[in-house]
Amino acid sequence: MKANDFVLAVEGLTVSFDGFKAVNDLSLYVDEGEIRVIIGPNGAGKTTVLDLICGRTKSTSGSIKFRDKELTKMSEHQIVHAGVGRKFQNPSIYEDLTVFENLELSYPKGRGVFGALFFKRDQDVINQVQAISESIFLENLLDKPAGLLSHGQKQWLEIGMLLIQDPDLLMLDEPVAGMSVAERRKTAELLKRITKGRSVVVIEHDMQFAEEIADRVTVLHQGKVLSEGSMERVQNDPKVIEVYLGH
Ligand SMILES: Nc1ncnc2c1ncn2[C@@H]1O[C@H](COP(=O)(O)OP(=O)(O)OP(=O)(O)O)[C@@H](O)[C@H]1O
Repeated sequence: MKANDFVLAVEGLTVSFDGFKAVNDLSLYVDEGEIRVIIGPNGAGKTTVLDLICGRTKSTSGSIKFRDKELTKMSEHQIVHAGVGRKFQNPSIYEDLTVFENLELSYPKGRGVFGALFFKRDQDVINQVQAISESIFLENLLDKPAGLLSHGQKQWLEIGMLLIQDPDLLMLDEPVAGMSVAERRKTAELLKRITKGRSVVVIEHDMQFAEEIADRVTVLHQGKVLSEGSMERVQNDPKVIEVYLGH
């Protein structure tokens, strides 16, 4: 297969921080509609890989192809515009605004905070907000200030704020950290549902959750791919066992 056959094709990606290679000659291919989970010990380079893909960090060398676009040459803003959405570990929602307003603000049309506040809500936006709020379990909380939501609900709202932009590739950094067991279960259901028509890359430490959602798992270690495949395959890989048991 050629790099263009994948939604995301990362090849030979390296980033050096003062000579230390946090990501070292990494190659990674993500298919259409796939949920890929990236696992690996602390410091393996997982977050740095997402930072490189979304343009927050610039690579030292290598290529990141998203469909036919070379992301290493694009700004963070251009990458979002091209259809790549990224959720960071801590929710960045507007706590004083309602759930509805947070989703409305994220509706793509390049409106800023003030534009959105004075903007006359058209039916299109209302319908979209309604549909997204249902998919993130917040349809009955649209008038609630986001600051009053539970931690898990805030995470869902942020996923919704990305979904309303309809990205082809969605990247999530530890989406269930700090969530209750019930919230984790609902998040797994949510992720499986929203993958229809898009690809998702998730960094996860919770192995049970990773197993539940992953089509394929990539194990990173020292900035390189240590193992890749089904959860069962990587869990039984002696190289992975050794790294996790720390021999
Ligand atoms: N901007 C930076 N400058 C210098 N070193 C960095 C920078 N960003 C990351 N690193 C280093 O690169 C390595 C990989 O970090 P990264 O956060 O990507 O790992 P991770 O796999 O996400 O770890 P964790 O599971 O702990 O979040 C670490 O040793 C980190 O200290």
